[in-house]
Amino acid sequence: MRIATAERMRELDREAIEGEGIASLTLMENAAAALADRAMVYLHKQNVPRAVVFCGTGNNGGDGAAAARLLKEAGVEVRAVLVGDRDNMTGDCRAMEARLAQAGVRLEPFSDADPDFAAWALRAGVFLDALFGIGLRRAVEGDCATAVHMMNSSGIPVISADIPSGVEADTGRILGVAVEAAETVTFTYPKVGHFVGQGQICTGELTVADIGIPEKLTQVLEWDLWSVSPEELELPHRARDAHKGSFGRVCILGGSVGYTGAPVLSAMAAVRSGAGLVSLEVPAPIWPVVAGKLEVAMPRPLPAGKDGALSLDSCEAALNRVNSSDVALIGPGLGRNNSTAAVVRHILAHTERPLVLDADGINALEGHIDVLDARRGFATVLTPHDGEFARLGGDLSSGDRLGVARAFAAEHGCVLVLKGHRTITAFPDGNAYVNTTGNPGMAKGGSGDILAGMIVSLMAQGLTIRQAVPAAVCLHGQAGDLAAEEFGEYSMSPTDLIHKIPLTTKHF
Ligand SMILES: NC(=O)C1=CN([C@@H]2O[C@H](COP(=O)(O)OP(=O)(O)OC[C@H]3O[C@@H](n4cnc5c(N)ncnc54)[C@H](O)[C@@H]3O)[C@@H](O)[C@H]2O)[C@@H](O)CC1
Ligand SMILES: [K+]
Repeated sequence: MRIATAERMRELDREAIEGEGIASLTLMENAAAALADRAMVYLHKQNVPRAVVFCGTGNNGGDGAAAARLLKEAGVEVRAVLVGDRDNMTGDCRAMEARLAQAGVRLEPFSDADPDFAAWALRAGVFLDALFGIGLRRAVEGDCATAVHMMNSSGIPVISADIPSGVEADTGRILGVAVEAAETVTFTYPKVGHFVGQGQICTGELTVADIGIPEKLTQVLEWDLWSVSPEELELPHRARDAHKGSFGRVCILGGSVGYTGAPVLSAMAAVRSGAGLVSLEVPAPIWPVVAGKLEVAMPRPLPAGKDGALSLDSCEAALNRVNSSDVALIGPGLGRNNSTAAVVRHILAHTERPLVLDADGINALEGHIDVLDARRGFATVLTPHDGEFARLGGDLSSGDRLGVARAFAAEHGCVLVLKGHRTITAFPDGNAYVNTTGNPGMAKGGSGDILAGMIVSLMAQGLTIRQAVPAAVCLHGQAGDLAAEEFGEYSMSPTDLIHKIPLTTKHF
């Protein structure tokens, strides 16, 4: 699904209003109708016909005032409060206040709300949060923060208009404090803040309402940001006369003494995700262990040092094996010793094959980012978690994960899969995908090895890198969700996740 920025939404609203002659109050009425519809669902569910609407002074507040009127007209007991300085009210917000007054409801100033307001409000069936929408510019403080705290501590479900107030639309950061909504009704397109960072958690259920922006305005737009969910994925059919060579040769370079599980998980995931041939290149000392664990892929030994990790002697053999595959994954369980890291960098510098780097494959670039930069033009996918990303110089302290991921991918000419809650896949040309599947039960050692195996597997099967990487991330999360459904988030294991991969792919 397309994800919009605040600027994109303003452009679209402006074009609809100025170019197409649609009244801004009509858009606002449509937005309010969607909000009121959802509010009625909550009121019916709880059988409490009372609502409180918290309005800001901008157009988000206008949505709220209009929704308050619609609820009143539907027979709901409504009180609406204006939080903020009345002098700052936008024209449309004032117009909706006037319509609300005509329906017999006063927009009460929140700052001097009568003492029994809180007691009255706490018996409501739903709160509407219309303090700030995409116009939020600075930290929420004062009365606005008080109103947010009141909503959050009430135990009453909150429906946010457009975006939870306090969430920055373009980043998902919380500015000061933010409403923790049960549901958010957004307009036309979802925003970055609904998917990324804390904003996603504050959003609750997300409903996207059509408020009457003409389709011809949206059809022509170039887009660079999407959310990815399982129902949107397409994997190619497997031709009836196909053979194993039709589905790619994957080479996985990983493992060291002490880390025999990681490369095995990657290899099993790669097989489960459809790759035709999977070979697993491991240091010789662990080869017998890996060969014992793995029937579905081909483990092959490489020269190792005394410590049981790849030695410099393995450079040429490892490079040859990468070069004789279609795509290679480098890193799971490789270990962080100097000679292994040097082998990794040797391969990066000498192969034109598409590569996926995970774990110690990424760590080998610490202090050597120039080796990555030199591969510009060849496909390189990096799958760091925050710690590995920091080792590459990635700085997430701003809280803008999407912005930082995009900047890194563009600067280093790579595909960056920034793992975490709502994994982001950023391409060097600025296009980016935000994943919507997955759960905290996947926050366990081994999940990343599986993801890397799924990515390399889909890349080997003839999908474009643009199709393969976001799809693998999404299927991985979906398999995790299925594992959590069956075993729970505490007990599900990475192997359970691998066993769920077939359920995510069998309908393709
Ligand atoms: N015609 C349109 O443009 C439409 C707008 N709609 C609604 O309008 C919203 C955008 O409206 P606005 O651009 O007026 O902005 P908002 O209503 O989001 O409010 C921002 C207002 O508050 C001020 N402000 C920002 N941060 C603040 C803070 N931390 N503390 C105190 N004041 C702060 C801003 O200066 C601005 O005046 C959308 O999110 C959506 O809900 C919808 O009605 C659909 C149509
Ligand atoms: K809001």
